[in-house]
Amino acid sequence: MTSQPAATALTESLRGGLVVSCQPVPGGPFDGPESVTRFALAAQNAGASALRIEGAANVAAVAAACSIPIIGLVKRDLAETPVRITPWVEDVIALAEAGAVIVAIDATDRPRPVAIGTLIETIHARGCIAMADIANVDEARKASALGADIIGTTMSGYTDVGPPPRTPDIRLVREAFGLGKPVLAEGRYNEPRLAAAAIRAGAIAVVVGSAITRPEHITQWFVDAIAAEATPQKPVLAIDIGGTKTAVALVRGDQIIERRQVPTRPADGAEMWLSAAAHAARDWRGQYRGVAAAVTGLVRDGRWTAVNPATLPVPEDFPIVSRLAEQFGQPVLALNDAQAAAWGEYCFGAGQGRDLLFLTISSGIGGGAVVGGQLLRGAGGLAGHVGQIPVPSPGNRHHRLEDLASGFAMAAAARTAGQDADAKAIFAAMAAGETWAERIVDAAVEHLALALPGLQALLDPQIIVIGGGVGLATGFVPRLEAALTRFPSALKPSLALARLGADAGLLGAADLLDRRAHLESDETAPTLVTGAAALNV
Ligand SMILES: CC(=O)N[C@H](C=O)[C@@H](O)[C@H](O)[C@H](O)COP(=O)(O)O
Repeated sequence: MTSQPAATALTESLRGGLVVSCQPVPGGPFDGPESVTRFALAAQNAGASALRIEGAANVAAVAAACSIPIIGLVKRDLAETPVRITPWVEDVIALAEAGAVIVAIDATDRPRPVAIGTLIETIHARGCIAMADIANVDEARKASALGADIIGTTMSGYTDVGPPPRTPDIRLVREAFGLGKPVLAEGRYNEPRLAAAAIRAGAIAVVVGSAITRPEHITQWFVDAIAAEATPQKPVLAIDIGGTKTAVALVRGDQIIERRQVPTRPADGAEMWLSAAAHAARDWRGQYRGVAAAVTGLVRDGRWTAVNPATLPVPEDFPIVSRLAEQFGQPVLALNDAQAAAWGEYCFGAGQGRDLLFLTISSGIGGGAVVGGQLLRGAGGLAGHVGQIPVPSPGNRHHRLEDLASGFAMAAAARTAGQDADAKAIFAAMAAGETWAERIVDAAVEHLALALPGLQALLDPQIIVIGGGVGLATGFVPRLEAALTRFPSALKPSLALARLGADAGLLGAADLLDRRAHLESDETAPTLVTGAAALNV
């Protein structure tokens, strides 16, 4: 019998290494001891620290050819039990005799012919190390109490009905690591970065099978990925709820397939705003695969709150994500409209992949930033709310940038000047040579010009994209550029006009929903949306 120190030393020899499971597809062209041995030798030559081999005959063949440790198992398809991996005492004995130094057994909580404790005792009596293949942390705890030396996450995803997930169960690695026993991460580690993530989660080593020794599976992954890309997906239903209008659209990639618009009636309240959107999209039911909402105000942890209730009186912490999920019965994402528009301009508009700060200057002022290819949402969803920046003003009252430089601010300034004109009329008057209108536009431009160098210094974006009805009005950006000439060149932003107009938020939100779907089950992917609100939109 292997002494405890020898068993510990052997287990330790696995630390930080790769275990290659050489289990060809049964009945496939690689099935049989000769191919298994070739796979094993190739793995050993390339630096594997151990092998996982199924069947006593294969174990014997590999043991004769390779010098690295073998984890042995026997797979049986039995009528009376769902347990497949090493169900019998005889299997343990045959594996030990064939040269396995570690014997893996199914240690899931399911009906079985032989008790887990009995199998572990037999493994130990034969001088081997017991590896318990489990599907959850409770099973890991029980197997550990019964004397298992190594925990394997092998069975996660294979004990429930339905197809197994695509990605490995890294959370289980982390949980099992907390029990203090060595953990071998196993099951669907199909990419090196996933294996690396398992090590970060506390695994002593990672077992990789299909991605190295099942060409049929690897072929299928490529076939499926190519086919999925070649077949057009259902569109996303994008919803943009602004202070005056609500737009709904079917979006695929950078294309708006169909778009409708209804007024937002501020007095109706949040439930009705959502119902109005659902009503506008009612005959698209069944045609989309998710709902992406871009809304004025702050979205934090799936809850919606007004930043400036004058734009839209959103109640505090309205559960927008869960309410939309109930309305539409689809996966939902929601975020601030200007953040969504920033992402839209970054992907498909003026940004085209360049880091940017986006400013929408219309009735209010909103914004969003993409830095290092990531949309900044911030810890609470506030990142990019440029219109909320406090601005010094006469009398030292609390003023925000949007109180002084937005379309509403310009209309208010016009009233003070004795003119009844909204932003559109002010620009028309300026074009007609009215000096009162020019003064109002220049005052708004001046407030923005004072804010932009500070934002440039903070984020250093490649461009600042200006959008919104006021931002895109004739003469606005040239005047802004002129007002910026007095600043040092390092602080002077490079300005660009937004290209997607009113569709930026719809396109950006729809794209984010798609990206989240890719990331959701993948703990290792870089966070698309930074801050504590990551992906929780
Ligand atoms: C669930 C089950 O029966 N797993 C088996 C256990 O030995 C093998 O079929 C897997 O190939 C092995 O776990 C490695 O996993 P992957 O091939 O995903 O890298």
